[in-house]
Amino acid sequence: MPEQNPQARILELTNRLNYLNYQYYQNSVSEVSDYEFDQMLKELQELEEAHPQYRSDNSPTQRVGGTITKNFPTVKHKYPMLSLGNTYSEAEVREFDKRVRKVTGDEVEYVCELKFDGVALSLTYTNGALSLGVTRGDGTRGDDITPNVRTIRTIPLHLHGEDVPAEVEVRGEVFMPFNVFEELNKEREEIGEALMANPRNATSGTLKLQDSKEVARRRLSMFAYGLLSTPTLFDSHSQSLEALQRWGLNVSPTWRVCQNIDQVLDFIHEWETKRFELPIATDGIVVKVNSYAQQEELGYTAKSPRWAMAYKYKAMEAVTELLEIEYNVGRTGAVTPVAIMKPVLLAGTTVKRASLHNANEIERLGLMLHDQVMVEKGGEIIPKVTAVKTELRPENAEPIVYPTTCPACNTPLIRTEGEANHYCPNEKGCPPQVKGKLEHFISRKAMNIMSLGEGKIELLAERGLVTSPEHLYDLTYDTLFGLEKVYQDEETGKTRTVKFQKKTVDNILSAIEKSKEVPFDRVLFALGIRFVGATVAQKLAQHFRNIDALRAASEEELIAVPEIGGRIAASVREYFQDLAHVHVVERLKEHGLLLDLGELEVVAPQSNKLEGLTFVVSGVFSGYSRDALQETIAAHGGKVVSSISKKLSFLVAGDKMGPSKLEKATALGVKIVSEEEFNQMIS
Ligand SMILES: NC(=O)c1ccc[n+]([C@@H]2O[C@H](COP(=O)([O-])OP(=O)(O)OC[C@H]3O[C@@H](n4cnc5c(N)ncnc54)[C@H](O)[C@@H]3O)[C@@H](O)[C@H]2O)c1
Ligand SMILES: [Zn+2]
Repeated sequence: MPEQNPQARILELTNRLNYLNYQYYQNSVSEVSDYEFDQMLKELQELEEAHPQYRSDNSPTQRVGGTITKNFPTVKHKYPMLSLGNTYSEAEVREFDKRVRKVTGDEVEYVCELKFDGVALSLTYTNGALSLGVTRGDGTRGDDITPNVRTIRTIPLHLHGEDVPAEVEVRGEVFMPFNVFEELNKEREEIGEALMANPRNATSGTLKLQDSKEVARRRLSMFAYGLLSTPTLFDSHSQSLEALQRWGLNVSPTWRVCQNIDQVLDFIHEWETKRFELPIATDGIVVKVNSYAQQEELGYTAKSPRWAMAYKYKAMEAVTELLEIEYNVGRTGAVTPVAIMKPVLLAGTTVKRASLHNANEIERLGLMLHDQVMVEKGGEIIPKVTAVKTELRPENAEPIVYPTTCPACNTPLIRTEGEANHYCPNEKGCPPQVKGKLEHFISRKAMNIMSLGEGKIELLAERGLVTSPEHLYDLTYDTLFGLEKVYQDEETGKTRTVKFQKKTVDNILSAIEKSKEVPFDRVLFALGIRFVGATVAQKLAQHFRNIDALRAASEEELIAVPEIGGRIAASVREYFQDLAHVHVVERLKEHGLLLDLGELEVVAPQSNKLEGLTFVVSGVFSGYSRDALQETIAAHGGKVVSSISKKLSFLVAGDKMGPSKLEKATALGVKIVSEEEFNQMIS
């Protein structure tokens, strides 16, 4: 890098780091690796020390990187929530020890803890009961996210013990375990949603959700690592950790008291690889001076305590050759590129495949075939390509030509504006999509016909016996019995036989029969409409109550449902505009699948003012939820139907009613009443 004028470089780094902080804390996005971020911060720190006159007031070296949001009440912290000084070098850990001993003298104990890679949280317990949960925010003020915090199971709502003080603050790290992270991402992939990049960003995004029920579903957890109270209750940090554990908080048992810096370094070495056995992400070790009296003597900088330091492990990386790109087609037709590399040893396992997410990622990396690439393993199962070693680019490097047609069926791919993925539109004829959709339909959370798993549904699809869900319900004993296929694993050469014997066939047929009892929301989820995951399906089912009402809903009406956005609405509309889908739904209905929620709950009859009248309800209402309005009609003796016909007595029209409905009702001469007029009818 050419020698740059320090003032300009300071300004450049300040702006860049402030921007990256904003992305990281506000949007839960990492544009560069933590290591790169920390190297830039270090460079800035050193430049500012050499040229203090150029340091800006908003320098990221002087402040905690986060911010508060407008979505939650703001709370001022009783004790500021600071950051930690960090290093990637053992020599600097020894220097830290020297600085400490200069102040405290040689009698100093350290506590080593794992540095959990999540989001810091402050909890206040008043008379033993959880009263407040706040994010770090800008260090001085944070977001009050108490309702979300209450859903985290490892955070007790009450503390237990004789010595729990009247008010105490607990600090801890909220995180998302790997298995939860992977499960959620799998769900997202299935419904065509963008994947979450890592468990830390997923945690931070989850804590900021407005819907606590969704937070609860994401199964976050927390480890407690700090205790604050006035007056202080104990003499040392280790005593506080013991107390936290006694009172019922979740303290990771991995902490250790060390008598000197060599023992600290032993701890660091010990966990360097052992940390990969843990079910959660960690990115280093936190070293803290144990005695509170000594901590006080050491004090704080503007941004972090002088009595603690984080040693961070560099991510496990390796350099290897990119051999080719494989393009996988998923259930929704989304095409995802996977890097196939020359096998290389990384964090104890041989790696040869790495995720590349989408075409943008290939472009961002500037990747070419036969490049030497850097692969990183952060603890997630599938490693990532993080950079290209352009200086090692071989002569035979070839540009990557992203396919324009589907690798499985040759149909030209499409890419919707604003979306990262390419899609194969050949939904009905593209083998991986057909197979993927069927697998989704029979999956546990959908129709739960798991006796067709493990290659059986694949075989039925291949033989052309089942290529769409409704075909399942035409299967008979005679068609299934005796089917057989031997599969061979391409890599290991091992063979596996899929065979339909009597018992298997009986199980399959009874599971198919039983699936007719699966409730409407799960059937809706099973249909595999893009962006309609299990939760969205539940919301739609509750709101519209039956498939015909959902099918008839306009985009405006869909968006009016709480938590249904434009993207989901458009996808639902698109699904039902395809007559082939309508046909599938009709056939499933004929086979007796539950495509409605059944009768409305019977509300005590209130009058017979609406007796003999039929109603269609459409749009959004100010005084009723849609369910409540339908129940009210029933309670007054009226009948709610789903489609507009000549015989219909009234269309009750709310806001945002679809124009097509209005048109149809007008054309057929159906009476249209407003919410107000309806209220007059029953008053
Ligand atoms: N990649 C990016 O774009 C980007 C952007 C901004 C920040 N970052 C990363 O975030 C870091 C700055 O974040 P930070 O200020 O939260 O610092 P930090 O994450 O390095 O350290 C402080 C935090 O560690 C956590 N922690 C985990 N275990 C702990 C334990 N046992 N004891 C005490 N604390 C524990 C706490 O949440 C605490 O707030 C940067 O150094 C960088 O690595 C990355
Ligand atoms: Zn295809």
